[in-house]
Amino acid sequence: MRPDALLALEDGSIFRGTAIGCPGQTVGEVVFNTAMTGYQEILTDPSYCRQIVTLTYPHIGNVGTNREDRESSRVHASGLVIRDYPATFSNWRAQEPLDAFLARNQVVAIADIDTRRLTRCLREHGALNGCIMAGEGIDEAEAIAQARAFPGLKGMDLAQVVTTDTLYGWSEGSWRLEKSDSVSNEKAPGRFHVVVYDFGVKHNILRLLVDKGCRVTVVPARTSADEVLTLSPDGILLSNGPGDPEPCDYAIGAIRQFLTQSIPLFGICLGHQLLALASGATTVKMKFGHHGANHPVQDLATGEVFITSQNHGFAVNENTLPASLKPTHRSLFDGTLQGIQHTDKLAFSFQGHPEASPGPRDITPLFDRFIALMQAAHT
Ligand SMILES: NC(=O)CC[C@H](N)C(=O)O
Repeated sequence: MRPDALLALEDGSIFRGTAIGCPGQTVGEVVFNTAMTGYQEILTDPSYCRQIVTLTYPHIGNVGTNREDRESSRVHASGLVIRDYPATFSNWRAQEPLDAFLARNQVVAIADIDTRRLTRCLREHGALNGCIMAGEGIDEAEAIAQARAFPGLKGMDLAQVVTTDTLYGWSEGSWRLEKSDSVSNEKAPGRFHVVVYDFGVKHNILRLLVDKGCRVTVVPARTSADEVLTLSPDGILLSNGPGDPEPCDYAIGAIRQFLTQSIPLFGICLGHQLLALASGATTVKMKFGHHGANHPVQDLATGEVFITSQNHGFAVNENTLPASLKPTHRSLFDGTLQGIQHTDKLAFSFQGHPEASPGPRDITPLFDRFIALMQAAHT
């Protein structure tokens, strides 16, 4: 028998279930993710810092966990909420069951709750803060009070919290690389030097850059533009990351400086929002955001639709785009802006996740576009 656990939301809703991770309590913004696979990638994605994730797919844990599927060196989600934890797990790559993985990473998690009811609650009310209590001494009133005490993600700069302390080089390519993939593994490694701003970077972004023949240097979020320029990058990648983009003034300032040079810039998710802010647009907090692996996004130039992986709670307000920024992609779920491109600079960005992990790889060719920009900058 697993110990009791409960999830309380700031609106007073209570969900009772059983504990599957570490005993204790945790608070955060509760978000639902609709992906059917990829729970380990989701838990280790730094963009989930201070968020409690509930997965709408009902059976979570079936394939265990392994060393390859993590997107960073540790779990960043503040907690996990699921419907059914299976009695056993099975996969040729599995090394550890999910409950042991959660306990080892000190993640408070709850199973056996009605995740449909919870998801409907979040869809109706929008993002809600919550508290999970697991094991000894759980107390409904205290859990509601803890949920209400969480200040929410608006105004929270979390890129600084999850970023690397020091600069490092990255040389690992994608282990998932298949012969049919159109990546340029044969090209000389190090053809382009890409400096990646780590606002909470996922490993698969770094792996895909290596697959494309790039030499990769990762720098802390607060690295100044001048310091980055001394590294002589051929291109700069602005990574994904947690929290509100608006308070990240150090990054916005650095990007403004890069925009005065003719250096290729590629922003992903938080990086996309930061590029927009640096260019004069504004961002907004969405009602419940996009978290899933099957979101249709349209390329506005070609009409082509891509099925994409998404994980964001803020968005760039399309009405505020300056004349120098052209919208390139839009979500077919809610019409929100998904991509932008500078009309007179070598800079573009995407709100979803071209690196997938988890999710479909439809939009991975955006990495080729970045390579093409670096090529163009050289000629
Ligand atoms: N995955 C991301 O980079 C998320 C960006 C930002 N924290 C948001 O929630 O919108």
